This record gives sequence, C-alpha cells and structure tokens, in this order.
Amino acid sequence: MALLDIHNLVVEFQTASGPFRAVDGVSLHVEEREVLAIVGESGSGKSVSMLAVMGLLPWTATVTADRMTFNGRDLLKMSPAERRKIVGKDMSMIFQEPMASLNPCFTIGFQIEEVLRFHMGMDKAQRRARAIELLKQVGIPEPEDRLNSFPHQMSGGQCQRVMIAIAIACNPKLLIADEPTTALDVTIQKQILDLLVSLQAKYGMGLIMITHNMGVVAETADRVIVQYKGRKMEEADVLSLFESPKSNYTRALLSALPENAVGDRLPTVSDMMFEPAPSGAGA
Ligand SMILES: Nc1ncnc2c1ncn2[C@@H]1O[C@H](COP(=O)(O)OP(=O)(O)OP(=O)(O)O)[C@@H](O)[C@H]1O
Repeated sequence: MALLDIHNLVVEFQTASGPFRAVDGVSLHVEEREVLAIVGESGSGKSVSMLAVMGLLPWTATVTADRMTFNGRDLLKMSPAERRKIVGKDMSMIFQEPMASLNPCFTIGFQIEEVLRFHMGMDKAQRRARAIELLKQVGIPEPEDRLNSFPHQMSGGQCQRVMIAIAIACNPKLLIADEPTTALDVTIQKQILDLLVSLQAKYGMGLIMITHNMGVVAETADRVIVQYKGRKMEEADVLSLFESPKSNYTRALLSALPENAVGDRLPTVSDMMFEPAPSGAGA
C-alpha cells in the first residue's frame, strides 16, 4: 500500500476572470522511505497539488480526485478536525521562504514546542528537552540558547533548519519540501539538501521534493514526476529520466541546463515544445 496515493487530482480556483484549473488530472504515489521529486517550471501546479494534499488551499479552490489516501486513510472524506490531527504530525511540509513561514512574534523555542504540545501532548519539561534535541539534529549550535531567539535574529539557512526541526518534530511518515533551498544562499543550499536527505534516510520518511532544479532532482530523488501546465508529462525513476527522457517537455528541461549547452544560445523550453513527440513518448 502506497503511503500517499492520488488519482486524477483536479484543483480549480475561482478567479475574477472565471474558473482557473491549476492542476489537471495529476496522479501520483509515494511509497514509505521513498524520495519523489516533482519538477516543472514556475506555475506548473507543483505547490498547489501538495497544498491540496495538506488541505491548506484557500476557500476559492475546489479540489476533486478519484482517490486521495494517506497511510490508508481517505483524505477526501476526512473532516477538517481529523485532517488537523494528521497535518503537522504524520505529514508535514516546509516552504520556500523560511522567514515568512516562521511567526516573527514568537521565539523559535515556543514555535517548536507548540507543535509538540498540540500533537504529542508533552509537558513543559518534555517539550523543552525534545526541542533542544531537534535543534541539535538539524545542526543548530548552542541549541539551549537559540530556543530564546526570534526568527529575525537568525540567518535564512538557520530559519530553514528550524522549519525542518518543526516539520520532523512528531516523526512524520511523509515530509513535503516545497523548493526548500530556493530562497537561500548557494553555499547554504547544499547543506540544507544534505540535511533533508540524511534525515529522510535516518528516519525512513517518505519525502516529496518540489523543485524546478534538475540538479536537486539528480542528487536527491529515487523517482521523478515532471509537471507542465498542471499536467503530469512524465514519470520515471531518476536514472531513466536523465538517460532517456520520453516527453518533449522533459527533454526541453534537460537541454536548458547550462552544462548541456551547445552553440551560443541555450535552447528554451518553448523551442522544443512544438516538436513531434518521439515514438513511445509518455504523456
Ligand atoms: N489562490 C490562488 N488563486 C488563483 N490561482 C492560484 C492560486 N494559487 C496558485 N494559483 C495559480 O495556480 C498555478 C499553479 O501554481 P503553483 O504555485 O502550484 O505553481 P508551482 O509549479 O508550484 O510554481 P512555483 O515554483 O512558482 O511555486 C499558477 O498559475 C498560480 O498562479
């Protein structure tokens, strides 16, 4: 049984100019202990599909699917109260902008402990001990002192480490990382990716890595889904995707990597999207 199993997910937003379909029939599954990358350019519906799984979309969104289960439980039939018990505990998500995800008015100690209080019912001493342990696990030095810091007193990389600490606080079965390194300095990006992958391996979590960066895909994923304009274009294990991409869009993404440059100008995605598909291309 897959940890997360989604079939034919559609998300539509009501907008001033009428309904807008951001996700159009996406199916995917993630197994326990598996790293799945969802890759695609900005606006391809990667975040919206995962926010639908988490139940975090605004009221203007309509979510439908033939099937959406997590750990054998039907997310479509679950009440909001039941969903709140799972989100942040059994499945959690980290976002692109760590500064914006943390509450600037509370210390990071309070924000970590709040998750432990809400989901695990720990008392004050237990929460503090666990918060220190979590900060150590994500590589924050002098964790006892850092518990009293506010987000603005920490760097972007440290804030992302705190977000990761909050996300793994309750030992989730599934962690969704939405462009977790995009807002960070290049030198810090690799450290955060290494941290995520090592925590995933250590705790045996399923990990969904949302990214537009093929380098991140190559370094982290077991399997890859390529999304374009709300649709799944291709799904493959990571080696097959790089060695023999089937859809025009995947080939376009790979050709646009600087290391694949031939000639003076890199091809763009639109240069390649109107070529006939190769025989046997995945849709
Ligand atoms: N609340 C909303 N109302 C209307 N449209 C929305 C809303 N949220 C997202 N969208 C639209 O849905 C589409 C998919 O957005 P999404 O954030 O999932 O893209 P993405 O692939 O994750 O890209 P990015 O890497 O930029 O986050 C975009 O066109 C976006 O503008």
